[in-house]
Amino acid sequence: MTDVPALQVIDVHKKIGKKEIIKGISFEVRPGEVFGFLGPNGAGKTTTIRMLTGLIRPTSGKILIAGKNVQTEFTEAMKNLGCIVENPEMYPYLTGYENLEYFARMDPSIPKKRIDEVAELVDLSARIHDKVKTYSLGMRQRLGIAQALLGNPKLLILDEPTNGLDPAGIREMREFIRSLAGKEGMSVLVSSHLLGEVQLMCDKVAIINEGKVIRTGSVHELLAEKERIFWKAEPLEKARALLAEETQVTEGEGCILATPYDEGRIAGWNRKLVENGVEVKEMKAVLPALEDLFLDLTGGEHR
Ligand SMILES: Nc1ncnc2c1ncn2[C@@H]1O[C@H](COP(=O)(O)OP(=O)(O)OP(=O)(O)O)[C@@H](O)[C@H]1O
Repeated sequence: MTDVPALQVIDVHKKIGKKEIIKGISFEVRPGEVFGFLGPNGAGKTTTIRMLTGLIRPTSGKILIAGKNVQTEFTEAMKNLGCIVENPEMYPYLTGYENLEYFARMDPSIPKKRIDEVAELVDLSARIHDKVKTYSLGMRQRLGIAQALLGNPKLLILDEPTNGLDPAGIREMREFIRSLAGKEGMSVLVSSHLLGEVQLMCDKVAIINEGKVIRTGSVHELLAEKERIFWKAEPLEKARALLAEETQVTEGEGCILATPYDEGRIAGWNRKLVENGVEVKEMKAVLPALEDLFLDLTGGEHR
C-alpha cells in the first residue's frame, strides 16, 4: 500500500460570478480510508465534488488525486478516480456483465478479467449474467460502482450513495462500502447528509458549512470532544448545586444531570457529592450522536 494520499485538497477557492462559493478548503483522504464529506444544504459539497472530478476548475488552490494534479495532469489524475455522482446509466436489457463489457471497451487498458474481478468486489458475481432490469435498486447501484472500479482507481467518490434505498439496502450499501475500503488500498469519499450513516460507515469526516471546512477528524475524536457524564443522584437539586460549583451542568434526560467528560476531575466531583451526603446512583459516559455535534457546529438544521 502506498503512502501517497488518495486525495489532497489544498486551499481551494471557487468563485462563481461574484459569489465566492468555496472559501479556501483543505482536507486529505488517506489510503484505505472511508471519508465522509458532510454539510447542510447549500454548504458547497456538490461544487467541491465537481471540482474533484474535473467538471469545473477551482479559482485557486490545488487538488491532487493519488498525487496527480487535477488541473495540470488531468488524464493521470482521472485514471486514479472512480466516481458516481448521479445514478449511473445502465442498459436494462443487457446483462450486468454486458454493461461492464461495454464500459470496459472504452478504455483499452482494462483487461477482460477485470470485469469478473469488479463483479466479485461488488458481490454481484452470482447475478452478473442476468439482465439489469431484473436487478434491485441496490444491485444497480453496486453495478454502477463496479463500473467505477473498472479502471482500478485509488479513490472512489460516491455522492449520497444510500439515496433512494430502503433500510435493508442502506445497511447493505454501508457494509459494502466498508468492505471496499482497504481492499486494493482503495479510499472512498462519501458525501452525505445522513449523519447516522456516516457515523457507522466512515473513519474520518470533514464538515463543511458555508463554503468552509469547519472541522475534520476521526468520527470518534470529534464525538469524544463532546462526551458527557450523566449523573443519577439524590437529592437531585443538591447534586446540581454542588456540581455547578465545579463545572457546567446541563439537563440529561429525566432526572439526570449532565456534565462535560473531564477525565481528571470526575472522581473528585463524585467524592464531593458523596461527602456532602448526596447518593450517587449512577454515572455514565455518553457520546453524542454525530447529528448533535453537526447541529452544534453548523448552528442549524440539516435536511
Ligand atoms: N452555478 C452556480 N451559480 C451560482 N451559485 C451557485 C452555483 N452553483 C452553486 N451555487 C451556490 O453555491 C452554494 C453551494 O452549492 P452546492 O450545490 O455546492 O451545495 P451542496 O452542499 O452540494 O448542497 P446540496 O446538498 O443542496 O446539494 C449554494 O448557495 C448554491 O446556491
